[in-house]
Amino acid sequence: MSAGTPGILLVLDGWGHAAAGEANALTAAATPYLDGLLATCPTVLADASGTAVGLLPGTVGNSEIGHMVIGAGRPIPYDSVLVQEEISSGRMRSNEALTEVLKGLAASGGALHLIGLCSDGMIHANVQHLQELLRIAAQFAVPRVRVHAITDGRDVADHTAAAYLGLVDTFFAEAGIGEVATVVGRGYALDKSGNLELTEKVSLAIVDGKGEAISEPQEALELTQRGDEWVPPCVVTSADGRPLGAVQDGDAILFTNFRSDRIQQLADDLHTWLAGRRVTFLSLAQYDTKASIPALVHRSDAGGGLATVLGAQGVRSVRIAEAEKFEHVTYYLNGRDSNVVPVEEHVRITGDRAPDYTVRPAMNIDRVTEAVISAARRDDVPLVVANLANIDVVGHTGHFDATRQAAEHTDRAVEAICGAAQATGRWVLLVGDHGNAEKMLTDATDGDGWPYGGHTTNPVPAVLVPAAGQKAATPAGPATLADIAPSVLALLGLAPEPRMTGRPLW
Ligand SMILES: O=C(O)[C@H](O)COP(=O)(O)O
Ligand SMILES: [Mn+2]
Ligand SMILES: [Mn+2]
Repeated sequence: MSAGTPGILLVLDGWGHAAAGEANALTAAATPYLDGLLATCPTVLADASGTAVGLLPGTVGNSEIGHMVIGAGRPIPYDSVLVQEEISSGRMRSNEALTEVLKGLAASGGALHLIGLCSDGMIHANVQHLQELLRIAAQFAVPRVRVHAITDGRDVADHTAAAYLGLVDTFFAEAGIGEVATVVGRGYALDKSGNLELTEKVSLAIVDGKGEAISEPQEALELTQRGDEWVPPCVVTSADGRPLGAVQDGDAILFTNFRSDRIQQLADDLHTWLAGRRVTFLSLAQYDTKASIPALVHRSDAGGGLATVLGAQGVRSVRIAEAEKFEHVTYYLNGRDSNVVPVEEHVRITGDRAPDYTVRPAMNIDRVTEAVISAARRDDVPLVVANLANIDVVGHTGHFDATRQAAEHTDRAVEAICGAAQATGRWVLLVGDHGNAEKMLTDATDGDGWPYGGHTTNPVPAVLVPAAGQKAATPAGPATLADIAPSVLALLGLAPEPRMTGRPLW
């Protein structure tokens, strides 16, 4: 192993690879600098979805698993997979935490409230899990199950919420139990920016039955001006105007999202609202809530990765990202470990927030770029890790032209960062964490596809821009995100952790 060269690991969030076409906002963008790098630098396409990273076969990648695997250097069995195994094997039926609560409800006459994202986007939740949970509730003779349905339109195509609510109805019919009590869009229910005004509206609907009164769940979908994501908090009421499913003492709440980051603000808020009341809380997978909520399924250990080696060797790294992706280059990249080693520095870029990302596709990329360049100029920092969020965050709007512009801003930022890297003797390793902006339309079955802002199963480019005078060949053979940590370590002249299964690409 050579002496090692300092570098920059630059994650281009949502930077997937697909052939040019009318759905591809990345190839439609004028990105001369990135095009030049892809044509002249050692490049490989890395698998960032499905089993290669620890997801179920064919499942789209996401920012959490993407950054965890980039950091861990091995696939990490993700929460969705662990939950799925419990359900498919039938083990969920004898899950101790669940069955204890269900027996209690059967004895006391309390209701079970299921709160979660109602789609099969497989990033935060899978609506199919409700089917088994309803069957189990029926088996334990729970008197009532109330579903608080969060509509999606972000991980799946917009205007699909009606179909998912219809599917939930078939689960009710099959299990012989269950009713939808509230309906609300994920824009309100899954805010993670700390905007408690949004969250409290949802808590108010769930706890007190206050919101837009509807008599059928599907009526909620007529009340949104901005698609499934922004369905206002709606409460199903009976003929006498009383809410069907407000939470009562003696009830239990089970959150059905398997991913924590977006449901945890609501979970904490509900926990605070219901403090002192006799309500039991459970979550399908383990959450990072302030409140301690027992989980039905525990998460995988994602430690023993890049951060472990850097910490043990005393190698300083600076982690830089906009607020939207800050946890990704810190907590998730470090294997969901919130203990920061002393040689690690964090720079969280905040700035003006546009109410709608299509209005300002540049986001705060200039500030991220400045922070990366100033860290790159420091001799005491062998590794800078940064995330450029624009392609993914703007891509999620499903707005083709804004996403094209996001890619153009990213191109200019990468040029500036690579310029600074050349001047400071650093390599730059560019990699996507999952696909997004290379597919902005759903697959067309007849006629044109619909706008699509979700992630994809496409591979992501991994490109090494060598330091001045550094030699690097194009890697042969297949690659995955698990190869990134061993590559970074090899470039820094460090040995991989024994648990890493990826291989150095350079
Ligand atoms: O939470 C979100 O914004 C999307 O559902 C998934 O996007 P992420 O995995 O990039 O955070
Ligand atoms: Mn991402
Ligand atoms: Mn995303």
